[in-house]
Amino acid sequence: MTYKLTYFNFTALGEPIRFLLSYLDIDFEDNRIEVEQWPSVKPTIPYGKLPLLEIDGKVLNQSTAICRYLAKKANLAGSDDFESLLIDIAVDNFQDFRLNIISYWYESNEESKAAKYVKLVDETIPYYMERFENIVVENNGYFVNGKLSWADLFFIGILDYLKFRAEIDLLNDRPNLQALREKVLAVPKIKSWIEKRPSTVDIA
Ligand SMILES: N[C@@H](CCC(=O)N[C@@H](CS)C(=O)NCC(=O)O)C(=O)O
Repeated sequence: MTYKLTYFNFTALGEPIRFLLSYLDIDFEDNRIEVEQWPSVKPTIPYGKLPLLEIDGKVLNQSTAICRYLAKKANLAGSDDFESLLIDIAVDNFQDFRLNIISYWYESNEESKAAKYVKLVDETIPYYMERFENIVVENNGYFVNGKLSWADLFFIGILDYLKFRAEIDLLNDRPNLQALREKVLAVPKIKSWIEKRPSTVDIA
Protein backbone atom coordinates (compact mmCIF):
# COMPACT_ATOMS: atom_id res chain seq x y z
CA MET A 1 0.00 0.00 0.00
CA THR A 2 1.18 3.56 -0.61
CA TYR A 3 0.79 6.33 1.94
CA LYS A 4 1.18 10.02 1.14
CA LEU A 5 0.67 12.64 3.82
CA THR A 6 0.14 16.21 2.65
CA TYR A 7 0.46 18.94 5.24
CA PHE A 8 2.15 22.26 5.79
CA ASN A 9 5.83 22.46 6.71
CA PHE A 10 4.99 22.43 10.42
CA THR A 11 4.36 19.77 13.04
CA ALA A 12 0.82 20.76 14.24
CA LEU A 13 -2.00 18.50 12.99
CA GLY A 14 0.34 16.66 10.65
CA GLU A 15 2.60 15.40 13.41
CA PRO A 16 0.24 13.00 15.22
CA ILE A 17 -0.27 11.29 11.84
CA ARG A 18 3.48 11.24 11.20
CA PHE A 19 3.98 9.78 14.71
CA LEU A 20 1.41 7.04 14.08
CA LEU A 21 2.73 6.16 10.63
CA SER A 22 6.23 5.98 12.12
CA TYR A 23 5.00 3.90 15.06
CA LEU A 24 3.47 1.48 12.57
CA ASP A 25 6.73 1.44 10.61
CA ILE A 26 4.85 2.56 7.51
CA ASP A 27 6.94 4.16 4.82
CA PHE A 28 5.14 7.35 3.76
CA GLU A 29 5.67 10.25 1.42
CA ASP A 30 5.92 13.34 3.64
CA ASN A 31 4.61 15.97 1.23
CA ARG A 32 5.00 19.46 2.73
CA ILE A 33 3.21 22.45 1.21
CA GLU A 34 4.89 25.83 1.60
CA VAL A 35 2.66 28.75 2.61
CA GLU A 36 3.25 30.43 -0.79
CA GLN A 37 1.96 27.34 -2.63
CA TRP A 38 -1.18 27.08 -0.52
CA PRO A 39 -3.55 29.42 -2.44
CA SER A 40 -3.14 27.33 -5.58
CA VAL A 41 -3.38 23.98 -3.76
CA LYS A 42 -6.40 24.77 -1.56
CA PRO A 43 -9.05 24.74 -4.34
CA THR A 44 -7.82 21.34 -5.53
CA ILE A 45 -8.50 19.41 -2.32
CA PRO A 46 -11.79 18.04 -0.99
CA TYR A 47 -12.55 20.36 1.95
CA GLY A 48 -9.85 22.97 1.44
CA LYS A 49 -7.90 22.01 4.55
CA LEU A 50 -4.87 19.94 5.47
CA PRO A 51 -3.78 17.35 6.52
CA LEU A 52 -4.70 14.85 3.86
CA LEU A 53 -3.63 11.25 3.86
CA GLU A 54 -3.73 9.37 0.58
CA ILE A 55 -3.82 5.60 0.93
CA ASP A 56 -3.34 3.92 -2.44
CA GLY A 57 -4.49 7.18 -4.02
CA LYS A 58 -7.70 7.46 -1.97
CA VAL A 59 -7.79 10.99 -0.56
CA LEU A 60 -8.72 11.17 3.12
CA ASN A 61 -9.13 14.28 5.31
CA GLN A 62 -9.82 14.97 9.02
CA SER A 63 -6.80 14.37 11.21
CA THR A 64 -8.65 12.87 14.18
CA ALA A 65 -10.41 10.23 12.07
CA ILE A 66 -7.17 9.42 10.27
CA CYS A 67 -5.31 9.04 13.59
CA ARG A 68 -8.05 6.82 15.02
CA TYR A 69 -7.87 4.58 11.95
CA LEU A 70 -4.08 4.26 12.20
CA ALA A 71 -4.25 3.80 15.97
CA LYS A 72 -6.58 0.82 15.53
CA LYS A 73 -3.95 -0.81 13.33
CA ALA A 74 -1.34 -0.06 15.99
CA ASN A 75 -3.42 -1.40 18.89
CA LEU A 76 -3.35 2.08 20.43
CA ALA A 77 -7.10 2.73 20.20
CA GLY A 78 -8.29 1.10 23.41
CA SER A 79 -8.97 -2.50 24.40
CA ASP A 80 -12.75 -2.05 24.59
CA ASP A 81 -15.40 0.46 23.55
CA PHE A 82 -15.26 2.33 26.83
CA GLU A 83 -11.49 2.74 26.72
CA SER A 84 -11.82 3.94 23.11
CA LEU A 85 -14.40 6.47 24.29
CA LEU A 86 -11.99 7.79 26.94
CA ILE A 87 -9.30 8.16 24.29
CA ASP A 88 -11.69 9.97 21.92
CA ILE A 89 -12.73 12.34 24.72
CA ALA A 90 -9.12 13.13 25.57
CA VAL A 91 -8.35 13.92 21.92
CA ASP A 92 -11.45 16.10 21.51
CA ASN A 93 -10.35 18.02 24.61
CA PHE A 94 -6.95 18.56 23.01
CA GLN A 95 -8.70 19.78 19.85
CA ASP A 96 -10.78 22.28 21.86
CA PHE A 97 -7.60 23.52 23.52
CA ARG A 98 -5.87 23.81 20.14
CA LEU A 99 -8.78 25.83 18.74
CA ASN A 100 -8.51 28.31 21.61
CA ILE A 101 -4.86 28.91 20.80
CA ILE A 102 -5.50 29.10 17.06
CA SER A 103 -8.37 31.53 17.58
CA TYR A 104 -5.97 33.91 19.33
CA TRP A 105 -3.30 33.45 16.70
CA TYR A 106 -5.56 34.12 13.69
CA GLU A 107 -7.26 37.18 15.21
CA SER A 108 -6.58 39.95 12.69
CA ASN A 109 -7.59 42.91 14.88
CA GLU A 110 -4.46 43.74 16.89
CA GLU A 111 -6.39 45.06 19.87
CA SER A 112 -8.62 41.97 20.10
CA LYS A 113 -5.58 39.77 19.60
CA ALA A 114 -3.80 41.35 22.57
CA ALA A 115 -6.93 40.91 24.73
CA LYS A 116 -7.29 37.29 23.59
CA TYR A 117 -3.66 36.64 24.48
CA VAL A 118 -4.12 37.84 28.05
CA LYS A 119 -7.16 35.59 28.48
CA LEU A 120 -5.33 32.69 26.85
CA VAL A 121 -2.30 32.91 29.14
CA ASP A 122 -4.13 33.83 32.35
CA GLU A 123 -7.18 31.60 32.02
CA THR A 124 -7.44 29.16 29.14
CA ILE A 125 -3.98 27.61 29.20
CA PRO A 126 -3.92 27.04 32.99
CA TYR A 127 -7.50 25.72 32.82
CA TYR A 128 -6.70 23.05 30.24
CA MET A 129 -3.15 22.23 31.27
CA GLU A 130 -4.13 21.70 34.90
CA ARG A 131 -6.79 19.25 33.81
CA PHE A 132 -4.45 17.44 31.42
CA GLU A 133 -1.81 17.17 34.16
CA ASN A 134 -4.39 15.78 36.61
CA ILE A 135 -5.70 13.22 34.13
CA VAL A 136 -2.18 11.91 33.64
CA VAL A 137 -1.70 11.68 37.43
CA GLU A 138 -4.99 9.79 37.80
CA ASN A 139 -4.09 7.43 34.96
CA ASN A 140 -0.64 6.38 36.13
CA GLY A 141 1.41 8.46 33.75
CA TYR A 142 -0.73 8.27 30.59
CA PHE A 143 -3.95 9.89 29.43
CA VAL A 144 -6.04 6.73 29.58
CA ASN A 145 -5.90 3.64 31.81
CA GLY A 146 -2.18 3.67 32.60
CA LYS A 147 -0.97 2.63 29.16
CA LEU A 148 0.16 4.18 25.91
CA SER A 149 -2.66 5.15 23.53
CA TRP A 150 -3.02 7.41 20.53
CA ALA A 151 -4.22 10.15 22.91
CA ASP A 152 -0.63 10.32 24.24
CA LEU A 153 0.86 10.36 20.74
CA PHE A 154 -1.65 12.99 19.59
CA PHE A 155 -0.99 15.33 22.52
CA ILE A 156 2.79 15.10 22.36
CA GLY A 157 2.62 15.37 18.56
CA ILE A 158 0.81 18.72 18.60
CA LEU A 159 2.45 20.11 21.73
CA ASP A 160 5.43 21.82 20.06
CA TYR A 161 3.18 23.67 17.66
CA LEU A 162 0.84 24.81 20.45
CA LYS A 163 3.83 26.01 22.47
CA PHE A 164 5.16 27.84 19.41
CA ARG A 165 1.85 29.64 18.80
CA ALA A 166 1.13 30.37 22.49
CA GLU A 167 4.74 31.52 22.94
CA ILE A 168 5.03 30.00 26.40
CA ASP A 169 6.30 26.75 27.84
CA LEU A 170 3.08 24.81 28.32
CA LEU A 171 4.80 22.11 30.42
CA ASN A 172 6.26 24.46 33.00
CA ASP A 173 5.25 23.14 36.46
CA ARG A 174 3.58 20.11 34.85
CA PRO A 175 5.99 17.30 35.85
CA ASN A 176 3.64 14.46 34.91
CA LEU A 177 3.08 15.81 31.42
CA GLN A 178 6.84 16.34 31.11
CA ALA A 179 7.37 12.70 32.07
CA LEU A 180 4.73 11.61 29.55
CA ARG A 181 6.53 13.61 26.86
CA GLU A 182 9.81 11.85 27.69
CA LYS A 183 8.10 8.45 27.51
CA VAL A 184 6.47 9.12 24.15
CA LEU A 185 9.64 10.55 22.64
CA ALA A 186 11.56 7.49 23.87
CA VAL A 187 9.31 5.02 22.02
CA PRO A 188 11.86 3.63 19.53
CA LYS A 189 9.89 4.28 16.33
CA ILE A 190 8.93 7.79 17.47
CA LYS A 191 12.51 8.45 18.53
CA SER A 192 13.85 7.51 15.12
CA TRP A 193 11.20 9.67 13.41
CA ILE A 194 12.20 12.67 15.59
CA GLU A 195 15.85 12.10 14.71
CA LYS A 196 15.20 12.15 10.98
CA ARG A 197 12.30 14.63 10.64
CA PRO A 198 13.02 17.96 8.97
CA SER A 199 13.61 20.95 11.18
CA THR A 200 10.74 23.47 11.02
CA VAL A 201 10.12 26.84 12.69
CA ASP A 202 7.86 25.33 15.34
CA ILE A 203 10.45 22.83 16.55
CA ALA A 204 13.70 24.64 15.76
N1 LIG B 1 -10.77 19.30 11.46
C1 LIG B 1 -9.68 19.37 10.54
C2 LIG B 1 -9.05 20.76 10.65
C3 LIG B 1 -8.02 20.97 9.60
C4 LIG B 1 -7.45 22.39 9.67
O1 LIG B 1 -7.99 23.29 10.34
N2 LIG B 1 -6.38 22.59 8.91
C5 LIG B 1 -5.74 23.87 8.85
C6 LIG B 1 -4.27 23.74 9.25
S1 LIG B 1 -4.04 23.12 10.87
C7 LIG B 1 -5.77 24.38 7.41
O2 LIG B 1 -5.75 23.62 6.47
N3 LIG B 1 -5.78 25.72 7.26
C8 LIG B 1 -5.68 26.38 6.00
C9 LIG B 1 -6.99 26.90 5.50
O3 LIG B 1 -8.04 26.68 6.11
O4 LIG B 1 -6.95 27.55 4.44
C10 LIG B 1 -8.65 18.28 10.87
O5 LIG B 1 -8.55 17.91 12.06
O6 LIG B 1 -7.99 17.77 9.96
